[in-house]
Amino acid sequence: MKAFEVNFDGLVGPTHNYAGLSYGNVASERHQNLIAQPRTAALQGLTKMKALSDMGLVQGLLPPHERPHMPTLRALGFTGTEAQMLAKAAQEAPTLLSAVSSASPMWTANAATVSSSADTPDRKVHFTPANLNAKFHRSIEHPGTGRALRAIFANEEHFVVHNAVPSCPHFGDEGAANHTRLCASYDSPAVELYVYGQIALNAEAPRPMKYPARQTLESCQAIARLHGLQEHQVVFAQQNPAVIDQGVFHNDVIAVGNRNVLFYHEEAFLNTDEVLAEIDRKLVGADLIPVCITNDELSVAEAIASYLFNSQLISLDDDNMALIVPKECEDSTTVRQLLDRLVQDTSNPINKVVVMDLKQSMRNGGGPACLRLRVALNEQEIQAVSNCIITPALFEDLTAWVEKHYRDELAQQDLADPSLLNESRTALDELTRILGVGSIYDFQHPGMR
Ligand SMILES: NCCC[C@H](NC(=O)CCC(=O)O)C(=O)O
Repeated sequence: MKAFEVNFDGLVGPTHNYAGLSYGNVASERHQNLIAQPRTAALQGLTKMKALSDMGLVQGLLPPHERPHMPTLRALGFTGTEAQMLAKAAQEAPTLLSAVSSASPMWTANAATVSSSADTPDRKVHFTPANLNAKFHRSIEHPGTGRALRAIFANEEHFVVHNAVPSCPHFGDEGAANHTRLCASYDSPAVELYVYGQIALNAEAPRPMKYPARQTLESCQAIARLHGLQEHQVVFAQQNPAVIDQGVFHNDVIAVGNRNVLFYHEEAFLNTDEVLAEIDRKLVGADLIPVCITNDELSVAEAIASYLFNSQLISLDDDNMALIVPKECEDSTTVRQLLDRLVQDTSNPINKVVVMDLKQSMRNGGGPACLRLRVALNEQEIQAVSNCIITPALFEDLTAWVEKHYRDELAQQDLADPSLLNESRTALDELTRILGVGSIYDFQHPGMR
């Protein structure tokens, strides 16, 4: 049955801010304390969704999480009225308040790992929410992500949503940002490429020296097991520790794949030749087309600054692919020239470049690819998705909703403002009705606040 790649973008939440929470993610550190523009951020994200939908792709979205997350503040010992809790947190532990207020669920490439029904033994689509335990602000996402996925992929005939793997450093998991399905076409069985930063249970194995490796081999193996994948369907590859130490905190900052094309920087992996040979050997019905960018063409530092590899690589039809690149790629002459060469080169199917302005998200280290979760679905499965698929009407509704509820600007000190909490709840309550996802938020259940 014909299948499509559906992108589920994270709708940017009303508390989008710059808190510098992600050590090892250079953009997040660099932009700490900048004034954020939540409304612009959300509209930039919606514009990308609309652009892909207009290009003929099926486009979905995942709702923001409730932030600030008051149950987490309560679990950390803050008491009293909500206004008192916010004031106390702002005074005693401002970093914690920033963490429970982060709009980080917008980066849905970290929401979950997805195996399509063409890959799994029960012919269902499997999702494992990422525990994201490398960063506190992200480690609180997976329960909300699981709830949203269960509301959207509710049909149990087609979808299985697992719980996150155990939330401890041994099983650090950052989801689809470190996972690529390589396949002849979306409906054919894939080789699932899992990229890890370290082997947690082997102290002798290579690992970065400066910045944390967020993904472990152990979590990759656990997810492949949960999804019922066999050895011939998976490749586990180690990310080059040297690039993690330069700021490549997820593999999707230095590589992107689509169907049988893998576009990557030569420094991306350890043992690259073996990795490529294994993918090629396991890929059924097509040859792998590796598109390698060398150090001479683009340094790792320039790759990080432009976020070239954090592009979305999408199929326009069976023979043609487009790269959806962030605007920062246009600012670099080197990257512009590289893209021109890439598009002209007939040995790969990439022949179109679309530029998107995602500056608000980019300043926190989130480019086009970070903002989307890819879910390959066949026609029947698309019919079974309960809600959250972009139509022109939904796009209009969401744009009006953002215009109505979001602030123009948000600074760190605004996070303690009780009216921000109320505004966010009002907005999200209305959103659940627009999307028809039911009461997925804690604040919608008396007693769970
Ligand atoms: N895939 C892109 C993820 C970006 C995300 N940034 C952040 O959480 C920064 C938030 C802040 O610093 O306010 C991260 O590093 O996980």
